[in-house]
Amino acid sequence: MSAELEFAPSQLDRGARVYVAGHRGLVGSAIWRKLEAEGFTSLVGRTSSELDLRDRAAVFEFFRDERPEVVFLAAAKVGGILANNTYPADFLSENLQIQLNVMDAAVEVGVGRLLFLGSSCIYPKFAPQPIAESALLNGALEPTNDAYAIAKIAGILQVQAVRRQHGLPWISAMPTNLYGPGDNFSRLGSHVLPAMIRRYEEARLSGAAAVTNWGTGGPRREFLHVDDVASAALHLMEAYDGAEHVNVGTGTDVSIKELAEAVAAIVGYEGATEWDTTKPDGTPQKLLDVSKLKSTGWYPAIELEQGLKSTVEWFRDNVEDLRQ
Ligand SMILES: NC(=O)C1=CN([C@@H]2O[C@H](COP(=O)(O)OP(=O)(O)OC[C@H]3O[C@@H](n4cnc5c(N)ncnc54)[C@H](OP(=O)(O)O)[C@@H]3O)[C@@H](O)[C@H]2O)C=CC1
Ligand SMILES: C[C@H]1O[C@H](OP(=O)(O)OP(=O)(O)OC[C@H]2O[C@@H](n3cnc4c(=O)[nH]c(N)nc43)[C@H](O)[C@@H]2O)[C@@H](O)[C@@H](O)C1=O
Repeated sequence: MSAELEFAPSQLDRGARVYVAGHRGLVGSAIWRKLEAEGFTSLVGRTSSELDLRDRAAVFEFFRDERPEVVFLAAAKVGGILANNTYPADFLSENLQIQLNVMDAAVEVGVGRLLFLGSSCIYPKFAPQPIAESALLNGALEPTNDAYAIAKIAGILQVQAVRRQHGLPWISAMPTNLYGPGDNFSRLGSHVLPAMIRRYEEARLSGAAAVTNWGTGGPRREFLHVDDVASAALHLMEAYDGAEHVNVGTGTDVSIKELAEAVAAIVGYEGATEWDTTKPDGTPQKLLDVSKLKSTGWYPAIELEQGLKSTVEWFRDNVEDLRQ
């Protein structure tokens, strides 16, 4: 019998040394908040300036010194459709380096539980909807994010290889498009939801007659609040042990046009919306099949409208020094 079949997922020890890689990012900071709220007492985090995860020697030294027992791997080079399309070499190379270094060092010190976070962009561009985990590698990728997707697919394979070769019960989760407090609200590098919050809020404040979003507005996306993904991440670490990755989403999607209408209404912008069709649409639809996640007993708690309202409030209260 393989070691992985002997592992029974169970509640993590609240005193375990837990390393959250990327603990200041959108997802990592939400995981950190969740772990603190759940009573974890020995959390470890490093900013990228304290520990550049592309620096292999430094990563090994960190793991040898800190000896984490649990790792949430939420550090990555992340961006929206334009950033992915413009800098594919960086997205491929930096993500491969970060993943390889963290997971290789985690093998060396025998990290008992590790969660690797990928993204729903790993699936084929024209995958049947909703997209089941089994759709992986069954078709060509969306060209605007193929480099990032290949790096994330390599991460899934690394987790599976470590399970087979070393018997460590590591797992992978593939979240859908995420949003919430702490997001990247930059004009060119961000995902659609923070981009729209910023754009409609600026238009409301300046009294602009129209705002212009990217693409046709036709693509459909599924949005999950980051506090929900943090809750799912801890849940999976305590309830799931399998080689196959697990989709994390809501099971509901909206068109980008519908999203724009919702953001404009919540922000209170009453002008017109136009579409710049010279910008890419990307994948026509990304809606995850979340039946596997639900079978483990986890469901999202934050409705999109509620999450949008609180994120707009967070933006108004917190974002002054916007990343350009
Ligand atoms: N945002 C989304 O919509 C989605 C995200 N995901 C996944 O969630 C994970 C986290 O994404 P998200 O939180 O949105 O991204 P963010 O950009 O908000 O955060 C990324 C984090 O990674 C850290 N990081 C990046 N490069 C390095 C490096 N070279 N060395 C050390 N740390 C580094 C950053 O550290 P610092 O702040 O210190 O610079 C930052 O904290 C990723 O794996 C992503 O694929 C999956 C689906 C959707
Ligand atoms: C999470 C995911 O994120 C990326 O993929 P994406 O799902 O296409 O995400 P996006 O949020 O950037 O765009 C969604 C849709 O929205 C439209 N859109 C309109 N106006 C703006 C806008 O102003 N900014 C952006 N970014 N998009 C806009 C845009 O044209 C597209 O049709 C990948 O990098 C991929 O790597 C990945 O993992």
